[in-house]
Amino acid sequence: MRNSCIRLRQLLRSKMTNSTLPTHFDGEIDLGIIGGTGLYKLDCLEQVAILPEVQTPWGKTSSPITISKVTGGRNPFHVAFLARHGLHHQYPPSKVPFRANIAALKHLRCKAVLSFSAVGSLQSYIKPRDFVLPQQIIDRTKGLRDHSYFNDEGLVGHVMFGDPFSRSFADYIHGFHHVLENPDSPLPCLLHHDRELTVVCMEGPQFSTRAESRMYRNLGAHVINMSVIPEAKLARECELPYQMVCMSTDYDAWKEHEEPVTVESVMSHLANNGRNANSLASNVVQSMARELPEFMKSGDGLKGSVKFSISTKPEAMSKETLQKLRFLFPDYW
Ligand SMILES: CSC[C@H]1O[C@H](OP(=O)(O)O)[C@H](O)[C@@H]1O
Ligand SMILES: Nc1ncnc2[nH]cnc12
Repeated sequence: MRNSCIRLRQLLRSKMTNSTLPTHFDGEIDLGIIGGTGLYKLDCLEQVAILPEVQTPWGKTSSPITISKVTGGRNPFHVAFLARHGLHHQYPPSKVPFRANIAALKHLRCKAVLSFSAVGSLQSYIKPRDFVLPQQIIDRTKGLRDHSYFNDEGLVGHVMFGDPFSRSFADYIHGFHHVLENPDSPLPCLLHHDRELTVVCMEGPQFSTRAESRMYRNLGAHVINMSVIPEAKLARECELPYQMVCMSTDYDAWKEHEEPVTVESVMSHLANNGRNANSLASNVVQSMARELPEFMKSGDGLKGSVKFSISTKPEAMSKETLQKLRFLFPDYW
C-alpha cells in the first residue's frame, strides 16, 4: 500500500514536471549551475532526474532542479541546474527566491556554484556577446531582497566578502575561452578576465538612467545586472565557491548618441549567448568530471569559515533557528 502511494506521488510529480525522469536523487551533486535570462535549461547534459521546486526553510526554489550526469572520469559527476527567474521567467529580479535557490544547492552538497547572467556593458571594449568573469561587485540594490541566512534576531553572523567571487574558479573557466563563437559576425566573442572587473547590481526592474549609467562608469564598473546580489552573498554564507559568467547583451544607457537599452536589444543577443553558455558549461563540466579541480576538493579556503563568523552563542539560538541552519550545515550545530 505504502509503495503504491509513493509510486502514485512520483507519477503525479513527474506529470507536474512533464517528464518521465525520477523526481528524487540520492547521490552527491558536484556542481550547481544557475541559469539567468535566456538560459532556462542546459542542452548539453544528460538528465537523470528532475526535482520539482525544492522546499527549503526559506521557501521554494524558483524552478525545478534538473540533475544531470557526466561520465568520463573515475566517478560519475553530477550537476544540478536551476533557472533563476523560473522556467517561464515569472520572478522579477527583486522577487527571485535567492535564499531558497542557494540553500537547495548547498543541501544537495554542491561543491561550487557556476552562475550565468545577462548584463549590460559599461565599457566600449566589452561588446554585446562578449563574456566577462567579474571579480568585484558594487551593490546598488535597495534592501528589498532577503540577502542573508544570518540576519535574524538570535542568529547574527558576519562572513567576509572582500573577494566576492572565486578567483580559482574564474581562472578555471577562463581556460575554455576558445569555445566562444560568433558565427554571424566577423568579431570574435571574448571572455574578459581580470581581477579588477566589476559588476554593478541594481535593483530594477527598470533599466538605469543615462546619468546613473555614466556614474557607474565613473565608479570604475565594467558591467551591470540585477541579480548578482544577493546570490553571491548567500553562496559565501554557504561556504560555496561561486563564480558568475556575465554575458553582455547591450551598452546600457551611457552611450550619448545611441538609444538606451531595451528588452529587444537584450533579446537580440540571447540566442548566441545561450549557445556559448552551453558550450562553456559543457566544456567546464566535462573537464571537472575527468578530474575534480583543486578548489572544489579543498573548498577554496571557505570550509569552516561560517562556523567562526556566527556571533550568537548556540545556547541563545532557538530550536527553529538551529533546525534551519542544519539544512545548510548538518555537521556544525
Ligand atoms: C531582461 S534584461 C534584465 C535582466 O537580465 C538579467 O537577468 P539574469 O541576471 O538573471 O540573467 C538582469 O540581471 C536582469 O534581471
Ligand atoms: N543594461 C542592463 N542593466 C541591467 N541588467 C541588464 N541585463 C542585461 N542588460 C542589462
